[in-house]
Amino acid sequence: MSEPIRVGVLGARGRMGQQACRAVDAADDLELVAMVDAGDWLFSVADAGSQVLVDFTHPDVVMDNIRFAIDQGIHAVVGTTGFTAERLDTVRTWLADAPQVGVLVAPNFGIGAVLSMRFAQLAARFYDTAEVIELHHPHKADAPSGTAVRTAELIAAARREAGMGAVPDATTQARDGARGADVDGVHVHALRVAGMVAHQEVVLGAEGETLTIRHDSLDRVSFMPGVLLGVREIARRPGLTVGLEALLDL
Ligand SMILES: NC(=O)C1=CN([C@@H]2O[C@H](COP(=O)(O)OP(=O)(O)OC[C@H]3O[C@@H](n4cnc5c(N)ncnc54)[C@H](O)[C@@H]3O)[C@@H](O)[C@H]2O)C=CC1
Ligand SMILES: O=C(O)C1=N[C@H](C(=O)O)C[C@H](O)C1
Repeated sequence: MSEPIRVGVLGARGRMGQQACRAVDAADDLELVAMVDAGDWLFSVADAGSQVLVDFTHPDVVMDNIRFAIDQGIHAVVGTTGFTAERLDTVRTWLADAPQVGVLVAPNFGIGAVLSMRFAQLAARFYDTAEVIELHHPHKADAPSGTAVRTAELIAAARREAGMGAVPDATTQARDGARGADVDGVHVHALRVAGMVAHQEVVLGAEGETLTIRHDSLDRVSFMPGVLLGVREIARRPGLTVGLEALLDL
């Protein structure tokens, strides 16, 4: 058997980081060599000889962490949200100077969530209207969720490719926020509900019918097969990969 892949986890004491540490530790082909959280010495990831860094931290710090990984020649599997087109371009620029390094940025590592985004993308051109509702635990820092933003962007792109115009909406009077956030012309609504983990509905509508695509992560273990797939694959994918779907051949 070949040597195990040496993995460092950033955000190791957080909700996702703890799960990621457990999952890496339990995998025979991976070795957990560094667990780093806020206030810890970041360079211990490099000192421990990490080949892949897993990041579940916070949108405010994730760019610094990616920069660090690239500078150290460590591949990165990033689940932290808050990515914009500008941020992704910045990562591409950094990677241009380290062509051997791979960075995977995935707003959602849940297989079902990735499939549901793909289903929404496929369905979008057949429906006049499409809105996204995401529901999460109340400790979540960002809204709308990274998954919801990506879903809305995929729907908007599919509508554009199909030559569809703006989503019809006759609302002229609304209280602030009543129609949610506008992401590329698609309305996205964020609920924060105690007891929930991570859930999303895409509601599409046409004359006489609606289609609802719903996914529920009931436990954070649901994200781990995707995280481990990313860890195992990233060294074979130099440059920036966005979305787990690229590794699932969807
Ligand atoms: N891509 C995916 O499938 C998923 C992504 N997420 C995203 O992952 C991120 C973290 O989510 P949670 O684990 O729920 O948050 P959390 O708040 O439970 O954990 C974040 C951890 O990062 C630590 N941290 C903050 N700054 C740090 C730094 N500079 N270096 C190292 N550690 C640092 C915090 O102390 C905390 O322990 C969020 O952006 C969330 O949206 C969450 C679930 C699934
Ligand atoms: O913070 C979370 O919990 C989650 N964050 C990701 C997101 O913002 O899309 C993925 C999943 O929804 C859980």
